[in-house]
Amino acid sequence: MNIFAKSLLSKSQSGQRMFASVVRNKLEAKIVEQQKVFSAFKKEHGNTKIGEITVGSVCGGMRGMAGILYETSKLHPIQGINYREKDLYEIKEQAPRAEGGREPLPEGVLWLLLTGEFPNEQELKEFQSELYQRGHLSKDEERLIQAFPKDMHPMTQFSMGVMACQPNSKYAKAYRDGVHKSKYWETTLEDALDVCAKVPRIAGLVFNNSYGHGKPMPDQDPSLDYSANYARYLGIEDKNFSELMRLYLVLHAYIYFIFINFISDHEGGNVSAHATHLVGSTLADPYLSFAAGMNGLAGPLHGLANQECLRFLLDFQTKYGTKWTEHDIRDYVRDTLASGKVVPGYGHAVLRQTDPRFMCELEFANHYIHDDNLVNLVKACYRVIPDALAQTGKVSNPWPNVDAGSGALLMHYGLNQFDYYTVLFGVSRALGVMSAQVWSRALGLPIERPNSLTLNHLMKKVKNEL
Ligand SMILES: CC(=O)SCCNC(=O)CCNC(=O)[C@H](O)C(C)(C)COP(=O)(O)OP(=O)(O)OC[C@H]1O[C@@H](n2cnc3c(N)ncnc32)[C@H](O)[C@@H]1OP(=O)(O)O
Ligand SMILES: O=C([O-])CC(=O)C(=O)O
Repeated sequence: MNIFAKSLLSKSQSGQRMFASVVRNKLEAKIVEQQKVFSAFKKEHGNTKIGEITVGSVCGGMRGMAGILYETSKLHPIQGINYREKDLYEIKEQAPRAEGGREPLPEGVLWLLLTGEFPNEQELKEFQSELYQRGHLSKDEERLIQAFPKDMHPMTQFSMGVMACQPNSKYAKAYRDGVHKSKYWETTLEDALDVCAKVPRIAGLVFNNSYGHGKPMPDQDPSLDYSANYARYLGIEDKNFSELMRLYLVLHAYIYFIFINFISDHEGGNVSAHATHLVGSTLADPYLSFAAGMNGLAGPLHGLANQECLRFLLDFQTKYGTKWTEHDIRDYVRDTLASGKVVPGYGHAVLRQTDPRFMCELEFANHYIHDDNLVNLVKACYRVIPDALAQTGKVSNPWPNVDAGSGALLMHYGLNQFDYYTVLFGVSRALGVMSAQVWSRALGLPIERPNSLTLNHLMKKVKNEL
């Protein structure tokens, strides 16, 4: 593939350098249509009830409460995630792929999340070229990221790296210049595409900073696509690893989608999407919003669980060696629970079945990886842990989530710096949450501001005293 780009740069009326985005026209027509649908629907059904709020929801992290309008994906408790009404298997089957590759291209998935359709061949080619151009960081931005302390957690560096690029927000400038609110989505799209294009480079710089031992950072290679360039920044040129990265980015957006492709989006209620959405609702620009989402992703019950999960597996191997048995796994889980810790990679706030993203990881492993003790341990855990968790009688969903398998796959390909894994997730998640932000501004969604209650108020409400 040759994605040498013709220059897409032009100047906007306000003098900013803007791209004539390939996806913009397609999106504009859809936005105009959806704005009409949305406004008529709101008018007709503004007072229609769709559920009830219980004390359990208020005290239980709003579990089960639908309260966010989020356009790009929807999670089903049993079937898992749908991007624009397509499940992961349909995405895997229908998405454009690299020549000779099996996994979806993140660029195609990003286009799907934004527009609801996959790009045709020509659109994809131009979009890849556009993202390539948008993916450059200035020397100052690169220098700033390279100056972060090497022992700072990679997720802290990643979030700060995104913030280092924020002064170039086109949305923030347009807002300062007084742009009309009906046009917010246009510069939000500009920034959203810039963020998606830049995050592999930011994440690559973080990797190089933390683990590069002073090696020079490779430049973007115009002959490579999004995932392959990212894999190159990580110093991994194995062809199958680029395949894995593609998959990961689409899942965590996700590799991370399965990896790149399937972790990209997981409806709007998960912490990273919701934090991005919440901050965006103040009309903060996409860089500020995305960094907020990444700070949420860095929590151990959310994105950091993949690093925690690998630690769990490696600690197990330290204790039991490589000749472990399923009985050892049962004991280890029992000890983990008894010490008041969660078993990372298992459970979910919405899913009530094995996460299909985990199934994609398993399929990937079955196809590409043979005789890897750690991967075999992941498979054995899947046979043992759900029962062990179910026996506690309190875990709503004892099945594995996406984080249960990702670390072992990455480790297999030599990416053993597991403090870094959540950064991969973040690269992937950009595709989903940034696409959603374009739609939030296009639909003119208001600032989020739910009510809160003190325990005293809640008790009075239950007694009808308030
Ligand atoms: C990409 C992602 O973010 S996927 C999720 C990644 N996170 C993890 O894998 C961490 C391990 N899992 C968990 O902590 C939880 O299952 C969560 C955070 C994902 C979901 O939380 P909830 O919706 O509150 O789960 P649930 O309703 O099952 O919780 C009920 C009880 O079971 C416990 N529980 C749930 N999952 C687990 C687990 N994997 N190991 C041990 N206990 C668990 C909860 O801690 C809670 O205990 P408590 O009543 O003593 O406080
Ligand atoms: O949906 C959730 O709460 C967590 C999750 O799996 C994700 O964000 O990918």
